[in-house]
Amino acid sequence: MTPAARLSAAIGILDRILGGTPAEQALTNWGRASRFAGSGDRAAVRDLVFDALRCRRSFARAGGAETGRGLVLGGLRMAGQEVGDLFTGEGHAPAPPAGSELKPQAPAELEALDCPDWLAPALRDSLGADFAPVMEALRHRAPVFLRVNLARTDRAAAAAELAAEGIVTQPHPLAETALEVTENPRRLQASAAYREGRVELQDAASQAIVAALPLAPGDRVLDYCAGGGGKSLAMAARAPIDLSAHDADPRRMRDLPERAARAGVKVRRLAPGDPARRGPFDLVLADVPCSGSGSWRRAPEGKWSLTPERLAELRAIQSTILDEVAPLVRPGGHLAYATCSLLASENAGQTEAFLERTSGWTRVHQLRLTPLDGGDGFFLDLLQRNG
Ligand SMILES: C[S@@+](CC[C@H](N)C(=O)[O-])C[C@H]1O[C@@H](n2cnc3c(N)ncnc32)[C@H](O)[C@@H]1O
Repeated sequence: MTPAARLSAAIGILDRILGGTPAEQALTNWGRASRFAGSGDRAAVRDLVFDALRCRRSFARAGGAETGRGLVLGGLRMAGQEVGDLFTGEGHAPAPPAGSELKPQAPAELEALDCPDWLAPALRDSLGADFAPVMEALRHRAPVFLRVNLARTDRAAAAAELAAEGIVTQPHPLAETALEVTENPRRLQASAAYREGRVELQDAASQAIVAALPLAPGDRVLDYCAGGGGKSLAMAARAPIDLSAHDADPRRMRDLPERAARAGVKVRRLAPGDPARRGPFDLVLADVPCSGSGSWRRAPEGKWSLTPERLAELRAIQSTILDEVAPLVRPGGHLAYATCSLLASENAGQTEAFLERTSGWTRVHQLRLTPLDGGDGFFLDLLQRNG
């Protein structure tokens, strides 16, 4: 595909997303209908689409319209590229700009930061002086991070093994298991280190959260909101623990046995009604559902689809989960409350309200990470049940 034909493909996909189709589905549908597109074309089109979703407000302003064409046009203009060379209307190229597309306007502050108006006050309160730099960071692609499986190898050996396959990495300071992939991330899934479970894809801030948990050999641990099991696998690799994974939607854990086998660790899956769920546990991790605002670089649709009603619903779920898991922790044991949110109302606001309404708990550690630390935004409050 020519560069201009890739733009046309991205425009069509973005129009479908703006019409309500989820981004991954729109990309998959396009991929199936476009057998002529090679892997380089697919990767380039995907990047164009996700860049536009991250910067939807500013690109629309610079492109003169909130349409697939407007977003792609605005993205080119903001990157300082010559639009006339690509929007020619020849062959598979998009037609030349017309109407409002010819009159791009400078974005106002929140538009330039690609921040939804309604969320700006809460994000400003939560982030303080970091508000603008964090919002700016969320406009750019996230780095690719690996977690080195210390149960199988060490960071230097994993880096050397990957380098031999052309995948260049560097250690990341957020966690001693973290490698940032700086060259050839797309070769990763075919590499021996990945296929044989010596490295796993995982954001560096997620790894930092797991590194901050108290885990001793033999501890009984419950990952209450395990999802795909990213943090379960990281905990199991850190120490030989007795680990159970639970999720309100057990289908989310369906790949966990295969992933655990690949990593050489053991994780027991618990269905929501399983009596083993009652504990008591030395540690319960509640990595609760949240706005996902800390990971909007990876999942930018969430930035635009979040509503005040959905945020209120998520906060209600978060406080219910805190109340559900607290009795599962043994006296002297720990409850780790984690989100990938940047909003104080989902973070310390939740744990402070919990500590106010529940006696017998003490906060022993807190970790707040934003994309300025390199990985996703993450929050951890470690609470201890009084012995
Ligand atoms: C942020 S995700 C977990 C991500 C996962 N821990 C990881 O590291 O990959 C939150 C999970 O909580 C689950 N969930 C939602 N409501 C729940 C509830 N009331 N009880 C337990 N799990 C719940 C969701 O199904 C979702 O899988």
